[in-house]
Parts: sequence; structure tokens; C-alpha cells
Amino acid sequence: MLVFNVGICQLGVVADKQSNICKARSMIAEAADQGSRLVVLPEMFNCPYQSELFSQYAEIYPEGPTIAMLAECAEKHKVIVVGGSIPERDEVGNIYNTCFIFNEQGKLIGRHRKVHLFDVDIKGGTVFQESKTLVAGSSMTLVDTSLGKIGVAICYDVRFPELARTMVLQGAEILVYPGAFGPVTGPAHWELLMRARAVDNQVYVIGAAPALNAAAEYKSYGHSIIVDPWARVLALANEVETVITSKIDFRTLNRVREELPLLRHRKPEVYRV
Ligand SMILES: O=C(O)CCC(=O)C(=O)O
Repeated sequence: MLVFNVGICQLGVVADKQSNICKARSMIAEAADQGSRLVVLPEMFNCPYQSELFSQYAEIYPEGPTIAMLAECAEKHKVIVVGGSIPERDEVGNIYNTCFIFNEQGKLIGRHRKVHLFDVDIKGGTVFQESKTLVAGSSMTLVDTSLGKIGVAICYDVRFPELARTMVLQGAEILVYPGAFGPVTGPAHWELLMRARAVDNQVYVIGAAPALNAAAEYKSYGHSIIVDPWARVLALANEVETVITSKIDFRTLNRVREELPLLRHRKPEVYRV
């Protein structure tokens, strides 16, 4: 499909899992009512973003109320749902930061387990150790959909341009990043990174963040964003709970790639380390 709308549900995550699920359900409906064919949720939308809580909120596919809600909403509203992320437990007890992706029939078409875990210690700023409780995924996630090829990665994964480039070289036309940047790196890097991945790769980029919850231990920067292949910001939230939408038009992507043929001008033989 050449032209369609996409929506982001920037929901405020609270401690009560059931409330998060209900909120996601109603915001997906709102995005669909506004004409979105692809609806994106934020990282860890059923659970406060705290390592020690991930196990308590985790679900095992195909069980679990969050996973069931995503499938139901996709089928009911006939939309593709990129289900942000939730803690996922596998059969041997490992926990991943996982995005489940459902098509318009409510069928699972992809599952991205966050590849790059957020283990940082920024002096005077953010300290986070996802690897204390999470296991990293080990593969790239590209899904074929009725709207085109979509690459999905999660939050800190956006800092690795190689991942985005590889997805684009394999045909991705939209890169979707559920994320949850904080108050330190958010203002400094969130929009920059989303626009950088768009301009580097001449793709649409969608970054979906939770709204700011002032009572939460980890405070999301919000600022969900939709960027076009010329790195223009098509829609940008502030920090409050909201649905944002924008039109995606693949004629823009084709024109940008035709006029400025970056991807054809690459010289991979020069880039070897
Ligand atoms: O890369 C950043 O600055 C933030 C990353 C993050 O919050 C995450 O990966 O969950």
C-alpha cells in the first residue's frame, strides 16, 4: 500500500498491570478510529520500567492477558499492532524485553527480543542494568505486512546504526522503535537518533514512548515521534498521554531515494574494519 495512516499510543504506564492493558486497549481503538492502519505501543507498556519488576509482569507466549489483548485489538480493528514491549518469559525461565507484532487477522507475524540491553552508568544521571534480569535477543526482526516491510527494534537498539542499515538493506521501508528514553538522554538524543536513522537510511521511523508518570521511579521522556525519509518530523508528542497519528506516503520514500541515491552510492568494500 502506498499511502496510509499510522498511530502511536503514548500511554502513561502505572503499577497496575490490568489498568495498563485497559488503557492500551482503548488507545488502540482511538488510533484505529482516527484511521491508523498501523498502531504502535511503547516499550514496557504493561509494567513500570524497573528491572526488579520484570519477572512479576512477564508473560509466556501465547498465554497472558497483555498478549491476548494485542491479538484481539489487531483483529477487531483490522490494524497491524506493533505491541511496544513487555517482559516475556520463555520455557526455561529466561526473561526478554519483547515486542509482539500482530497482523489484521490477529495472527502473530513477528516477535522482537531487544538485542542491545541498556546497561549504563551515566554519572549524575541514569543508572540502569537491564542485564541483571533480562537476556538479550540475538536476531533482527523484519516483518512482511500488507503495508510493506517493517523493521522492529527496541529503544537502546536505535543507537546501533548497523542494525537499522541491515534491516533497510533487506527491504525495510518503516523502522519502528518502541522506546522509553529517560530525562537525561531523552532531551539530548531521542529525536536526534530517530531523525538520524531516517536520514541515514531514507526510511520512515516511528518512535513510541510512554507518557511521563511523575510518580514513577523511571521517568519517561515521552515525545513519541514519526519521521519521514527526509528526516522531517511529521508528528511529535510532548510528555503527556496522547495518541498521535500521521500519514505515510511511500511516494516520498521513493522520491527521496531517487533524487539522492545514498543507498546506491554505498561502497561496502571501503568500510571493512
Ligand atoms: O539509549 C538511551 O539513552 C535510553 C535507552 C533506554 O532507555 C532503553 O533501552 O530502555
